[in-house]
Amino acid sequence: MHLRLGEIDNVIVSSPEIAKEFLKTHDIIFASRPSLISSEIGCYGNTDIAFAPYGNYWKQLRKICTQELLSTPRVQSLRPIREEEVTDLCKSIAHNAGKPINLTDKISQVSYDIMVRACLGKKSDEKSLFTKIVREGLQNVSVFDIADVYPSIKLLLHLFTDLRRRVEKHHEQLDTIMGKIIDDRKRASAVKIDEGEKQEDLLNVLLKLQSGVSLEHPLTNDNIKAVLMDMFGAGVDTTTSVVDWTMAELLKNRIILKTVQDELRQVFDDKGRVDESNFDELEYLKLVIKETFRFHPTVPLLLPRESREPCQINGYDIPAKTRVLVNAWAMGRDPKYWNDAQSFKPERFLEKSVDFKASSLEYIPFGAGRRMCPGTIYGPVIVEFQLAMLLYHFDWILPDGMKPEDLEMTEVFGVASRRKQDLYVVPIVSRPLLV
Ligand code: HEM
Repeated sequence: MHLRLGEIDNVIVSSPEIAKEFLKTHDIIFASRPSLISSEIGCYGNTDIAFAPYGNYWKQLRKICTQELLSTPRVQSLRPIREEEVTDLCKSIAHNAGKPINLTDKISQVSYDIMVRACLGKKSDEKSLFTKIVREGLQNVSVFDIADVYPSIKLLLHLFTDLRRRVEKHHEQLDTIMGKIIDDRKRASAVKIDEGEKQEDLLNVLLKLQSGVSLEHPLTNDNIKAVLMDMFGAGVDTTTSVVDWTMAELLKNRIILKTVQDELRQVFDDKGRVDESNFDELEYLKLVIKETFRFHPTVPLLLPRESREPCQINGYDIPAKTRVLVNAWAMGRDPKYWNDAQSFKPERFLEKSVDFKASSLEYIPFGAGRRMCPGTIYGPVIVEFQLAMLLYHFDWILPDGMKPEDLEMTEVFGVASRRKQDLYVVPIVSRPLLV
């Protein structure tokens, strides 16, 4: 579908066949991103991974991301952080057992805590403030800015809205805190692991690259800040959304909830605790997570692409600078590809083998092609661990006699899709925490 919004041509792709043309066959032409007001300001002039234009600088960052920051060994090395943070979450839930809790808020907070420690090291008041400001700031990114579709008069339009001012204010606050954290770390020696943490955080990895190897594009402090901002921007709301949607679907579908809890308890009852080393045995939980990615894709329109040169797709001329939005949500519910597409049915993946690597274009929760998500190892591990802990240790009931069919499943639009209402639920301890 072609849509002219303001001065910008947009193409919205909703079929896997056409998505293949954009994201596979002609991927190199659509491997750039449009520059948006929020990304220009918040991502240091689009020098992050997610919004950098396609080219050598982006290739360098992407390589650092896949080989250093989000590789399998790195994700493994960050395991103690997620274990400690999710254990703390479960302790606080156990403390409130029998009473309704806002589970959405707790999941969101733990996702931030995991990412702040992974990126910046041990917790501190300064980092709590940083988390608070990032949380507020990400809401601005989700807001549509009219100036993004009228670039020729954006300065004039910004006289009438305060979005730009708000984004700038948040950016300045974050920049100051990150600048101070980087300076402190450099003073304390860039190669020393943050005191109190057993594993190396991502800031340290980036500082070592900055001072050590010779890179085609030497990394400035602002480049490092931009990359770290991506880890928060792309890694926190996404994982929160998946855990939240999964819990909501399980509360609605009690038989699926029981099946997944039976599996977890069968695998972990001998140890009395959840252990990532046994995650290969969690076949049903993996099916449930896959189904959440299909039914509630976290980034429903992926991130926008922009054509770098004119081209022809399916007989249509696509001019340069056309924005492309790929509707992963619609493709995940296309009845041509999915039986009973409007139902939450994890078992469908027993017969249909799909992966997170976009081998089938009707299932692309992490995007496809050159710009696909580099967090396909880290994201699912965080999600799986949180869900395994919440579902192993606790039984869950809806508050105030609420019935599963009353549970509100409306979505709100944002970078990451989320449920309109926070999930309130009553935890009952089933398997006490051993620590
Ligand atoms: C369950 C979790 C996640 C989901 C569903 C998800 C999904 C996505 C999607 C759909 C895109 C756009 C891909 C495209 O345009 O084709 C993306 C991009 C990206 N994601 Fe993720 N993501 C998740 C977790 C993470 C995590 C944990 C990180 C890092 C800590 C991360 C970092 C990024 C980055 C840096 C990009 C931009 C890539 C580029 O433009 O080259 N994501 N993600």
